[in-house]
Amino acid sequence: MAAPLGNVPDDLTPASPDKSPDASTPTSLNTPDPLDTVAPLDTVAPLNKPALLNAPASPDAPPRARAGRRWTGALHSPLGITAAVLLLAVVVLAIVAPLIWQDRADAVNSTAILQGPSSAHLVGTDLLGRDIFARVLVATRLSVGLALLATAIGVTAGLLLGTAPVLLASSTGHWIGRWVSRWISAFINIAVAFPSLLLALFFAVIFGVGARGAVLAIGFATAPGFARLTQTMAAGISSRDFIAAARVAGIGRLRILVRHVLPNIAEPLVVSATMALGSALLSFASLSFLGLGVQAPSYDWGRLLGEGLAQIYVHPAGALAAGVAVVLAAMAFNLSGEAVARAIGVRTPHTSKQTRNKRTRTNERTRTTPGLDRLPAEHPDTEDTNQPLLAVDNLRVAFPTAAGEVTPVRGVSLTMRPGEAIGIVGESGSGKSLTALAIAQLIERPGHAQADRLEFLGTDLRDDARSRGGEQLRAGGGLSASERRRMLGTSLAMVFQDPMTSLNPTHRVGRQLAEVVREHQRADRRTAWRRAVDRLAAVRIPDAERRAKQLPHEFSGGMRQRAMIGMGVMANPKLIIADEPTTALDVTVQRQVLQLLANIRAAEDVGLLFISHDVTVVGQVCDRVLVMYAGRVVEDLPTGALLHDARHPYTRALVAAVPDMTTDRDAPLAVIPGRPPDPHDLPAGCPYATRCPLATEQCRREDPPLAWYGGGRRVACWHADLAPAAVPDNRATAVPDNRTTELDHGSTAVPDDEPAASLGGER
Ligand SMILES: Nc1ncnc2c1ncn2[C@@H]1O[C@H](COP(=O)(O)OP(=O)(O)OP(=O)(O)O)[C@@H](O)[C@H]1O
Repeated sequence: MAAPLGNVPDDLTPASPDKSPDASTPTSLNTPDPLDTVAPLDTVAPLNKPALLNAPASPDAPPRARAGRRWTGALHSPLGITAAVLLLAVVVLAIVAPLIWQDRADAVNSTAILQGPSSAHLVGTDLLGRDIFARVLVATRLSVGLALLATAIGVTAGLLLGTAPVLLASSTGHWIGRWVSRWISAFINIAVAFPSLLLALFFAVIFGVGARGAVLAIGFATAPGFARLTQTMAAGISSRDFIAAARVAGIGRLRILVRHVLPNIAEPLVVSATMALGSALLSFASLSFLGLGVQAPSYDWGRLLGEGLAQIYVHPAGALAAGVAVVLAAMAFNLSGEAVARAIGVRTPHTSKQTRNKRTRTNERTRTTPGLDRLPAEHPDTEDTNQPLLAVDNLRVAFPTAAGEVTPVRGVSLTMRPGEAIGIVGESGSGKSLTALAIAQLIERPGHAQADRLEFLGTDLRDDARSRGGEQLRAGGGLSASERRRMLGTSLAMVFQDPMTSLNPTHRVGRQLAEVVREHQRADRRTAWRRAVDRLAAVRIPDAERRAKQLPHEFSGGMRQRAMIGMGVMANPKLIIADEPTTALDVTVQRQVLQLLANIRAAEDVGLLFISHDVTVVGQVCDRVLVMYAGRVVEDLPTGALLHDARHPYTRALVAAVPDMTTDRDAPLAVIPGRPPDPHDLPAGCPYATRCPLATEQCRREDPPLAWYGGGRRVACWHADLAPAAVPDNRATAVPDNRTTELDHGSTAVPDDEPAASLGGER
């Protein structure tokens, strides 16, 4: 049986607002610490809500109620009222005007030709004595209908063009996909350079004179602008951590687009579509006015404008009536777009039948459900204890530049055993994140990763392995691309730095967790949801059933990060890559997250690749530490040796630069002189030489290899023996390796009253 994930005492658990007894309890960790007396998590200032949530809403209100309030608020504003009245008028007229006034509009009266406004004819008559006002009203249906059709074509084409690069340009995609995507982007760039009316005229000539040609012309003229907007916003969203998390979870590109990207850009797209409708009305009027649109005997506002213009000096009201109609209808659509944008704010999660039935709150702690705990894992059998969990040899990550290529990761090698925790430390820009991203197959084009060996659970992850023939691939223990995706999705979890961007802001937290098992284990909705709630409880989210129905902004930062970890363990991973998971958190919450990761490791025997710039944090959770500098590993050592027995001058300087409780406060803080080299302009020899007190001519000439040193260490330094004397650490030797004192590693000493929430459940 898996050890329960119960090492975090209940008083560490952030209290939910409605659990008042917990709310007054100070947080505490397993060892006494002054930090233990800080306020509970939920007393921390609320985190940013999405800026467009206009109506104030109680955090506990169900999402549906909040959405309802936003719509009500938007509709009761002057903007909403004006938009609603105008839109209603346009819609009603489009439906009823031809039914009521068609005969009057078509009735020729040779005795009333070109009359001015009168009680019989409100805006006068035309050349055939027909009532202009009735004709304007009747023309509403055709004008609006054709504009709607053209907009629908434009929006659909724009969406397809705008999202195609997102779908096709993935680093994992085929070169044809990337090539097509580049051409589409180039086409959009050229097309948006032309005014849309000019494009419409151009297409009108191509498609021919008449209503059908005009609809197509305006539709295609609308598409590039819409495509550009979609492409820009989709690209922005695609770089967010929750998209990377979804990709790590193995969710397909189309599904990511539909479920994660489009909902997050829906609001500006809706506004833009309604604006496009207004523009289409004007464009249609223009084409018909020029004789390229609707042809006689049909008529729309553009044609009426054209007919009226000839008599504008005789009676201007007749010419202006159609113009006023165009302006009012365009205003109706534009204002409606604005009002809808305000009302939507953030797209409300749609409420499933299941959750509608479960709307009642429960404070009961979620129990693990037999059969839910361990859904069938997709990863290959890992019982072979000799097989490393992760084997990386000579990993390089490069990006093309104007001057050639830059290689920020230059030959990283590491081997991780199942259940091992390896930390990667180094200053900003040393290549830590890129190393992790390359392992998780998340390097985006035009960047590319190469390695002599990149194996996870015995599977070759390298790009060139993919392109090998099937037989060869299988012979090398390879999987097909989709098998590999599924294997990565279930066996590898990624936790990112910023918990705010790691979760999709438009989906309920529980739904996002459930998606992982829905995708990989084809679990039904109910099972997936129950497992999501179970995982949230396992990562100590209080009142998990209720919290699962909330949106990410309703969580505190620490809860969001724990929810991300919960998402990572939805599919029983074998490796968690945590890229600075605690940097954005305050120190108390940071310790909770570290404790949680330590517990998961112990309970599940999960490998952990922990990236941080903070050597002390890495020392608390890891067995081994890799120190990176300028894209290379310069030292690889056991955590126990980190504080006092590191052999690379850079590692020692990093440790010395972290003040602790024993640091002499009167002495100046230790700093590492100089700056890391620019990856675009690496010096010859050892890249640390310019900052190193031990640097010699040999260092400036030859880059030292990462060689075994003894004591289970690898060091890349010509003077490793001299480093301890040359770079003394500033820590009192009485301070023990705090790895075992600050975090309870793998202790299964769970308090008796701990609930039975566990990550693994029965095995
Ligand atoms: N897409 C990219 N294109 C070009 N260069 C990049 C790209 N991404 C990262 N780099 C460069 O690669 C180097 C290493 O970046 P990386 O993000 O791995 O550093 P890091 O050690 O994780 O730093 P930090 O701790 O600040 O996150 C940096 O110099 C960075 O500018």
